[in-house]
Amino acid sequence: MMKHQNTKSIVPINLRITSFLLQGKDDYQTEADRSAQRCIIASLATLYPKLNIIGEEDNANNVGDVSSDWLVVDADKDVLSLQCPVHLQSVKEEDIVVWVDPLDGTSEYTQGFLEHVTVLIGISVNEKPIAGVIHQPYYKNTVGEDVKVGRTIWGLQDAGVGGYTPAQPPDSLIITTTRSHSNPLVEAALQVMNASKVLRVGGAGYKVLQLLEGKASVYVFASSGCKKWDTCAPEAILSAAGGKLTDILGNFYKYGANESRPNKTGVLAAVNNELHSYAVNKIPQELKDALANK
Ligand SMILES: Nc1ncnc2c1ncn2[C@@H]1O[C@H](COP(=O)(O)O)[C@@H](OP(=O)(O)O)[C@H]1O
Ligand SMILES: [Mg+2]
Ligand SMILES: [Mg+2]
Ligand SMILES: [Mg+2]
Repeated sequence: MMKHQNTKSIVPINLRITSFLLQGKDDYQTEADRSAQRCIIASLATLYPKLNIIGEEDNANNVGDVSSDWLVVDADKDVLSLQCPVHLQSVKEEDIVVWVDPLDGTSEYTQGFLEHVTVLIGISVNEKPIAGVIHQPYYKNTVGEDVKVGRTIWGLQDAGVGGYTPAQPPDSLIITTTRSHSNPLVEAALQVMNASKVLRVGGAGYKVLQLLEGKASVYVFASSGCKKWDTCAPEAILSAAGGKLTDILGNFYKYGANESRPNKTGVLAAVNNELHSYAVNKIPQELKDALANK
Protein backbone atom coordinates (compact mmCIF):
# COMPACT_ATOMS: atom_id res chain seq x y z
CA MET A 1 0.00 0.00 0.00
CA MET A 2 1.32 3.43 -0.81
CA LYS A 3 1.61 6.21 1.67
CA HIS A 4 1.69 9.74 0.35
CA GLN A 5 3.83 11.92 2.53
CA ASN A 6 4.66 14.27 -0.29
CA THR A 7 1.51 16.35 -0.41
CA LYS A 8 2.69 18.11 -3.58
CA SER A 9 2.06 14.93 -5.48
CA ILE A 10 -1.57 14.63 -4.39
CA VAL A 11 -3.10 18.07 -3.99
CA PRO A 12 -0.60 20.81 -4.70
CA ILE A 13 -1.02 23.20 -1.80
CA ASN A 14 -0.61 26.23 -3.98
CA LEU A 15 -2.99 24.96 -6.63
CA ARG A 16 -5.57 27.64 -7.15
CA ILE A 17 -9.18 26.85 -7.86
CA THR A 18 -8.49 27.85 -11.43
CA SER A 19 -11.53 26.40 -13.07
CA PHE A 20 -14.41 24.98 -11.22
CA LEU A 21 -17.61 23.44 -12.37
CA LEU A 22 -20.84 23.46 -10.48
CA GLN A 23 -22.17 20.01 -11.42
CA GLY A 24 -25.41 20.21 -9.49
CA LYS A 25 -26.66 21.97 -6.39
CA ASP A 26 -23.68 22.14 -3.99
CA ASP A 27 -21.72 19.67 -6.13
CA TYR A 28 -18.44 21.24 -7.20
CA GLN A 29 -15.48 20.01 -9.18
CA THR A 30 -12.21 21.96 -9.21
CA GLU A 31 -8.91 21.66 -11.07
CA ALA A 32 -7.53 20.13 -7.83
CA ASP A 33 -10.08 17.27 -8.06
CA ARG A 34 -9.05 16.55 -11.65
CA SER A 35 -5.27 16.90 -11.13
CA ALA A 36 -5.24 14.73 -8.02
CA GLN A 37 -7.27 12.01 -9.74
CA ARG A 38 -4.94 11.94 -12.77
CA CYS A 39 -1.93 11.72 -10.46
CA ILE A 40 -3.38 8.90 -8.33
CA ILE A 41 -4.65 6.82 -11.24
CA ALA A 42 -1.44 7.24 -13.24
CA SER A 43 0.67 6.29 -10.20
CA LEU A 44 -1.39 3.19 -9.38
CA ALA A 45 -1.65 2.10 -13.01
CA THR A 46 2.13 2.38 -13.43
CA LEU A 47 2.73 0.05 -10.52
CA TYR A 48 -0.26 -2.25 -10.97
CA PRO A 49 -1.49 -2.21 -14.58
CA LYS A 50 -4.21 -4.85 -14.09
CA LEU A 51 -6.05 -3.06 -11.27
CA ASN A 52 -9.60 -1.92 -11.86
CA ILE A 53 -9.47 1.72 -10.75
CA ILE A 54 -12.65 3.81 -10.51
CA GLY A 55 -12.30 7.53 -9.86
CA GLU A 56 -14.97 10.06 -8.99
CA GLU A 57 -14.24 12.49 -11.81
CA ASP A 58 -15.33 11.21 -15.25
CA ASN A 59 -13.26 13.82 -17.07
CA ALA A 60 -9.93 13.06 -15.36
CA ASN A 61 -8.96 9.67 -16.71
CA ASN A 62 -6.51 10.95 -19.35
CA VAL A 63 -3.52 9.69 -17.41
CA GLY A 64 -1.22 9.69 -20.44
CA ASP A 65 -0.78 13.45 -19.89
CA VAL A 66 0.61 13.04 -16.35
CA SER A 67 4.30 13.97 -16.23
CA SER A 68 6.67 11.46 -14.65
CA ASP A 69 7.58 13.74 -11.71
CA TRP A 70 3.95 13.54 -10.57
CA LEU A 71 4.06 9.77 -10.29
CA VAL A 72 4.27 8.38 -6.76
CA VAL A 73 5.92 4.97 -6.87
CA ASP A 74 7.52 4.72 -3.43
CA ALA A 75 5.89 2.70 -0.66
CA ASP A 76 5.59 3.19 3.06
CA LYS A 77 8.07 1.00 4.95
CA ASP A 78 5.84 0.55 8.04
CA VAL A 79 2.99 -0.71 5.89
CA LEU A 80 5.26 -2.97 3.86
CA SER A 81 6.53 -4.56 7.08
CA LEU A 82 3.00 -5.74 8.02
CA GLN A 83 2.13 -9.39 7.74
CA CYS A 84 -0.40 -9.76 4.92
CA PRO A 85 -3.43 -11.65 6.29
CA VAL A 86 -3.48 -15.24 5.01
CA HIS A 87 -6.87 -14.88 3.32
CA LEU A 88 -5.54 -11.98 1.20
CA GLN A 89 -2.27 -13.58 0.13
CA SER A 90 -3.70 -15.22 -2.98
CA VAL A 91 -5.68 -12.21 -4.22
CA LYS A 92 -4.86 -11.43 -7.85
CA GLU A 93 -4.31 -7.88 -9.08
CA GLU A 94 -7.21 -8.17 -11.52
CA ASP A 95 -9.60 -9.11 -8.66
CA ILE A 96 -9.00 -5.79 -6.90
CA VAL A 97 -11.25 -2.76 -7.39
CA VAL A 98 -9.82 0.57 -6.23
CA TRP A 99 -12.21 3.44 -5.49
CA VAL A 100 -10.58 6.87 -5.73
CA ASP A 101 -11.99 10.11 -4.39
CA PRO A 102 -9.24 12.55 -5.37
CA LEU A 103 -10.60 15.30 -3.16
CA ASP A 104 -13.32 14.65 -0.62
CA GLY A 105 -14.97 17.75 0.81
CA THR A 106 -14.73 19.82 -2.37
CA SER A 107 -17.48 22.16 -1.18
CA GLU A 108 -15.45 22.93 1.98
CA TYR A 109 -12.25 23.21 -0.11
CA THR A 110 -13.85 25.98 -2.18
CA GLN A 111 -14.82 27.77 1.06
CA GLY A 112 -11.42 27.45 2.76
CA PHE A 113 -12.20 24.74 5.35
CA LEU A 114 -8.99 22.98 4.39
CA GLU A 115 -8.80 20.64 7.38
CA HIS A 116 -11.98 18.92 6.11
CA VAL A 117 -10.33 18.03 2.81
CA THR A 118 -9.07 14.47 2.33
CA VAL A 119 -7.94 12.18 -0.47
CA LEU A 120 -9.54 8.73 -0.34
CA ILE A 121 -8.18 5.53 -1.88
CA GLY A 122 -10.20 2.43 -1.02
CA ILE A 123 -9.27 -1.12 -2.02
CA SER A 124 -11.96 -3.77 -2.34
CA VAL A 125 -11.82 -7.51 -2.97
CA ASN A 126 -14.91 -9.66 -3.53
CA GLU A 127 -17.04 -6.52 -3.12
CA LYS A 128 -15.72 -5.78 0.39
CA PRO A 129 -13.46 -2.89 1.40
CA ILE A 130 -10.29 -4.52 2.73
CA ALA A 131 -7.84 -1.63 2.88
CA GLY A 132 -7.67 2.09 2.42
CA VAL A 133 -5.96 5.40 3.00
CA ILE A 134 -7.37 8.74 4.07
CA HIS A 135 -4.77 11.38 3.24
CA GLN A 136 -5.29 14.77 4.85
CA PRO A 137 -3.14 17.13 2.77
CA TYR A 138 -3.55 20.26 4.90
CA TYR A 139 -3.26 18.67 8.35
CA LYS A 140 -0.71 20.59 10.45
CA ASN A 141 1.28 18.58 12.94
CA THR A 142 3.45 20.74 15.19
CA VAL A 143 6.25 19.08 17.14
CA GLY A 144 8.41 21.72 18.86
CA GLU A 145 9.65 24.05 16.13
CA ASP A 146 8.79 21.66 13.32
CA VAL A 147 5.52 21.86 11.44
CA LYS A 148 4.77 18.91 9.21
CA VAL A 149 1.92 19.43 6.77
CA GLY A 150 -0.19 16.48 5.70
CA ARG A 151 -0.70 13.02 7.11
CA THR A 152 -1.85 9.64 5.82
CA ILE A 153 -4.13 7.39 7.82
CA TRP A 154 -4.28 3.77 6.68
CA GLY A 155 -6.02 0.52 7.53
CA LEU A 156 -5.78 -3.08 6.39
CA GLN A 157 -8.29 -5.75 7.38
CA ASP A 158 -6.95 -8.15 10.03
CA ALA A 159 -3.60 -6.31 10.10
CA GLY A 160 -4.17 -2.93 11.70
CA VAL A 161 -4.45 0.82 11.31
CA GLY A 162 -1.93 3.63 11.48
CA GLY A 163 -1.09 7.26 10.81
CA TYR A 164 -3.10 8.66 13.71
CA THR A 165 -3.42 8.30 17.47
CA PRO A 166 -6.50 6.18 18.29
CA ALA A 167 -8.71 7.62 21.04
CA GLN A 168 -11.63 6.45 23.13
CA PRO A 169 -15.09 7.60 21.98
CA PRO A 170 -16.52 10.66 23.73
CA ASP A 171 -18.48 10.03 26.98
CA SER A 172 -21.72 11.36 25.52
CA LEU A 173 -23.25 10.74 22.09
CA ILE A 174 -21.65 13.14 19.61
CA ILE A 175 -22.79 12.84 16.01
CA THR A 176 -20.94 14.01 12.93
CA THR A 177 -22.82 14.83 9.74
CA THR A 178 -22.81 16.85 6.53
CA ARG A 179 -22.08 20.56 6.54
CA SER A 180 -23.18 21.32 2.99
CA HIS A 181 -25.62 18.63 1.79
CA SER A 182 -28.44 18.59 4.29
CA ASN A 183 -32.13 18.08 3.54
CA PRO A 184 -35.28 17.28 5.58
CA LEU A 185 -34.55 13.53 5.77
CA VAL A 186 -30.99 14.17 6.94
CA GLU A 187 -32.32 16.44 9.70
CA ALA A 188 -35.08 14.02 10.70
CA ALA A 189 -32.52 11.24 11.22
CA LEU A 190 -30.37 13.54 13.37
CA GLN A 191 -33.29 14.56 15.55
CA VAL A 192 -34.17 11.04 16.66
CA MET A 193 -30.64 10.28 17.88
CA ASN A 194 -30.80 12.17 21.20
CA ALA A 195 -27.25 13.39 20.68
CA SER A 196 -25.51 15.71 23.10
CA LYS A 197 -23.86 17.47 20.15
CA VAL A 198 -24.01 17.46 16.34
CA LEU A 199 -20.82 18.37 14.45
CA ARG A 200 -21.36 19.57 10.89
CA VAL A 201 -18.22 19.07 8.82
CA GLY A 202 -17.27 18.36 5.20
CA GLY A 203 -16.29 15.07 3.62
CA ALA A 204 -16.92 11.41 4.40
CA GLY A 205 -13.19 10.95 5.05
CA TYR A 206 -13.00 13.74 7.62
CA LYS A 207 -16.12 12.53 9.42
CA VAL A 208 -14.64 9.04 9.78
CA LEU A 209 -11.41 10.63 11.02
CA GLN A 210 -13.48 12.29 13.74
CA LEU A 211 -14.74 8.83 14.75
CA LEU A 212 -11.22 7.37 14.75
CA GLU A 213 -9.87 10.22 16.87
CA GLY A 214 -12.62 10.25 19.50
CA LYS A 215 -14.21 13.55 18.43
CA ALA A 216 -17.52 11.90 17.57
CA SER A 217 -19.03 8.45 18.04
CA VAL A 218 -21.57 8.13 15.21
CA TYR A 219 -21.75 9.45 11.61
CA VAL A 220 -25.31 9.79 10.33
CA PHE A 221 -26.22 10.88 6.79
CA ALA A 222 -29.75 9.93 5.69
CA SER A 223 -29.35 10.94 2.05
CA SER A 224 -28.37 9.32 -1.23
CA GLY A 225 -25.59 11.87 -2.00
CA CYS A 226 -22.47 9.88 -1.02
CA LYS A 227 -20.91 7.51 -3.56
CA LYS A 228 -18.77 4.35 -3.37
CA TRP A 229 -15.52 6.36 -3.58
CA ASP A 230 -16.64 8.36 -0.53
CA THR A 231 -17.08 5.32 1.70
CA CYS A 232 -14.74 2.53 0.49
CA ALA A 233 -11.54 3.78 2.16
CA PRO A 234 -13.28 5.14 5.30
CA GLU A 235 -15.18 1.86 5.75
CA ALA A 236 -12.00 -0.23 5.37
CA ILE A 237 -10.08 1.82 7.93
CA LEU A 238 -12.96 2.15 10.38
CA SER A 239 -13.66 -1.59 10.35
CA ALA A 240 -9.94 -2.39 10.77
CA ALA A 241 -10.13 -0.14 13.85
CA GLY A 242 -13.15 -2.00 15.28
CA GLY A 243 -15.93 0.24 13.94
CA LYS A 244 -18.69 -0.32 11.40
CA LEU A 245 -19.98 1.58 8.34
CA THR A 246 -23.22 0.64 6.59
CA ASP A 247 -26.25 2.30 5.05
CA ILE A 248 -29.00 3.76 7.24
CA LEU A 249 -30.79 0.40 7.28
CA GLY A 250 -27.72 -1.32 8.71
CA ASN A 251 -26.74 -3.14 5.50
CA PHE A 252 -23.21 -3.17 4.11
CA TYR A 253 -22.60 -1.66 0.68
CA LYS A 254 -20.96 -3.75 -2.04
CA TYR A 255 -17.90 -2.42 -3.83
CA GLY A 256 -17.68 -4.56 -6.98
CA ALA A 257 -16.82 -2.68 -10.18
CA ASN A 258 -20.35 -3.08 -11.53
CA GLU A 259 -22.13 -1.76 -8.45
CA SER A 260 -24.07 1.47 -8.87
CA ARG A 261 -22.05 4.45 -7.69
CA PRO A 262 -24.53 6.20 -5.33
CA ASN A 263 -24.90 5.02 -1.75
CA LYS A 264 -28.64 5.34 -2.19
CA THR A 265 -29.67 4.46 1.34
CA GLY A 266 -27.33 6.83 3.15
CA VAL A 267 -24.44 6.32 5.54
CA LEU A 268 -24.39 5.23 9.16
CA ALA A 269 -21.04 4.63 10.82
CA ALA A 270 -20.00 4.17 14.41
CA VAL A 271 -16.88 3.53 16.44
CA ASN A 272 -18.18 0.15 17.64
CA ASN A 273 -20.98 -2.35 17.03
CA GLU A 274 -23.01 -1.30 20.09
CA LEU A 275 -23.26 2.33 19.03
CA HIS A 276 -23.95 1.26 15.47
CA SER A 277 -26.89 -0.92 16.58
CA TYR A 278 -28.15 1.88 18.82
CA ALA A 279 -28.20 4.29 15.88
CA VAL A 280 -29.80 1.83 13.41
CA ASN A 281 -32.55 1.07 15.94
CA LYS A 282 -33.22 4.76 16.58
CA ILE A 283 -34.01 5.51 12.92
CA PRO A 284 -37.77 5.07 12.40
CA GLN A 285 -38.92 2.53 9.81
CA GLU A 286 -40.75 5.26 7.83
CA LEU A 287 -37.49 7.12 7.37
CA LYS A 288 -35.70 3.93 6.27
CA ASP A 289 -38.53 3.22 3.81
CA ALA A 290 -38.45 6.77 2.50
CA LEU A 291 -34.75 6.41 1.63
CA ALA A 292 -35.09 2.89 0.23
CA ASN A 293 -38.02 3.84 -2.00
CA LYS A 294 -36.61 7.14 -3.28
N1 LIG B 1 -26.58 15.88 -2.44
C1 LIG B 1 -25.34 15.61 -2.86
N2 LIG B 1 -24.97 15.87 -4.13
C2 LIG B 1 -23.72 15.60 -4.56
N3 LIG B 1 -22.74 15.08 -3.79
C3 LIG B 1 -23.07 14.81 -2.51
C4 LIG B 1 -24.38 15.06 -1.98
N4 LIG B 1 -24.37 14.70 -0.67
C5 LIG B 1 -23.14 14.22 -0.41
N5 LIG B 1 -22.36 14.29 -1.49
C6 LIG B 1 -20.95 13.92 -1.61
O1 LIG B 1 -20.57 13.09 -0.54
C7 LIG B 1 -19.33 13.51 0.01
C8 LIG B 1 -19.53 13.86 1.46
O2 LIG B 1 -20.50 14.89 1.57
P1 LIG B 1 -20.61 15.82 2.85
O3 LIG B 1 -19.33 16.58 2.92
O4 LIG B 1 -21.79 16.68 2.58
O5 LIG B 1 -20.80 14.89 4.00
C9 LIG B 1 -18.84 14.70 -0.81
O6 LIG B 1 -17.90 14.21 -1.74
P2 LIG B 1 -16.98 15.15 -2.67
O7 LIG B 1 -16.62 16.35 -1.91
O8 LIG B 1 -15.84 14.23 -2.94
O9 LIG B 1 -17.76 15.41 -3.92
C10 LIG B 1 -20.12 15.19 -1.44
O10 LIG B 1 -19.98 15.83 -2.68
MG1 LIG C 1 -17.36 15.61 -5.85
MG1 LIG D 1 -16.18 12.60 -1.70
MG1 LIG E 1 -14.44 14.17 -4.38
